[in-house]
Amino acid sequence: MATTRARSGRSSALNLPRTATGFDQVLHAVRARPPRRAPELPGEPRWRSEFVATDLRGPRVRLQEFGYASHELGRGQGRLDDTALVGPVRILTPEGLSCLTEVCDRLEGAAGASRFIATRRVRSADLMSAFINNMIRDRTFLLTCSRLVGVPLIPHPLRIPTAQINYFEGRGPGARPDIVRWHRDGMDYVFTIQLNGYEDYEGGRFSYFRGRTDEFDGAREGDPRIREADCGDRGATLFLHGSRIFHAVTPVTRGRRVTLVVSFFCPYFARQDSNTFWHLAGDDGIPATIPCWLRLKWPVRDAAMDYALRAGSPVVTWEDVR
Ligand SMILES: O=C(O)CCC(=O)C(=O)O
Ligand SMILES: [Fe+2]
Repeated sequence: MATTRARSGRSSALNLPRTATGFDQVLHAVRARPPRRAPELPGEPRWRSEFVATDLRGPRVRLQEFGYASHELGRGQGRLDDTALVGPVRILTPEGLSCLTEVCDRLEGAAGASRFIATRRVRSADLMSAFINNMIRDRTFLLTCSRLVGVPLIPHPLRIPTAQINYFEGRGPGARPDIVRWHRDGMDYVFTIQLNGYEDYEGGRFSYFRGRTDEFDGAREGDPRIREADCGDRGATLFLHGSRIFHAVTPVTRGRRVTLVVSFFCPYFARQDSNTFWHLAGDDGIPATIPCWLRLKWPVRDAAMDYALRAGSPVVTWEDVR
């Protein structure tokens, strides 16, 4: 199957395979198994709003610096939806981070293998953990994320991809390594929280292409647009406009790396949502994707209110971001 492009002679990050598109993506959808669902975790730590760090500020890069023109971007209430990348920042306090790490470690038994994007992951982690559910639907957490990006954000109403935990284990030479293929997300607004630091593993570098997605095919070894995000600290949290930026994670060759990837949705930009049915189905299979797709595409009257209801989220409006 042509999921891997020959990239001989290219740098190690560029040598990573790329996620299937077109007909290969449909094949993935037909073969994909529905996500596993573990029973809820008894006795997990309790989420508290105080776990959200206050006064966050991080370096912000705009999509124009990736080569996008302003007229290609969304606009609402006089604001341009042009945030490409923010951070890394520390969105959780040390106590919050250690509780989240405990929860994600305990969910590892529910992880399923996939050849689509991330090799070992738990989908819909918020349906298995009250901690994660309450965290991503906490108004303080949502307002913090919204203000970092500059648009109102709620958890993505698709539900299955909304909270994903990726697991990487260095298994030594010869074993198939855990990676994330070069891909762009179906999602527009994506936060990745690192639950380990470089002291815990080797490899596992978060790489991205600082250019337009339609320029990625032209990248060659040594291309200065292939960058590594500075995600080496435990708790480092990176925002990426996932659908407009190619990114990947290099193989973990030793130790353990775990990340929580949370996908958000701007109810006011619902029409511009970048997800496609086949991208979602490539991960979760067709039957599991249909109800999610309806929840996203069913018409709404009041965007902020109706999507908050579908996402099981508090309402976040433009007023809240100001
Ligand atoms: O695990 C990471 O650091 C990134 C994962 C990612 O890009 C994804 O799951 O879409
Ligand atoms: Fe991604």
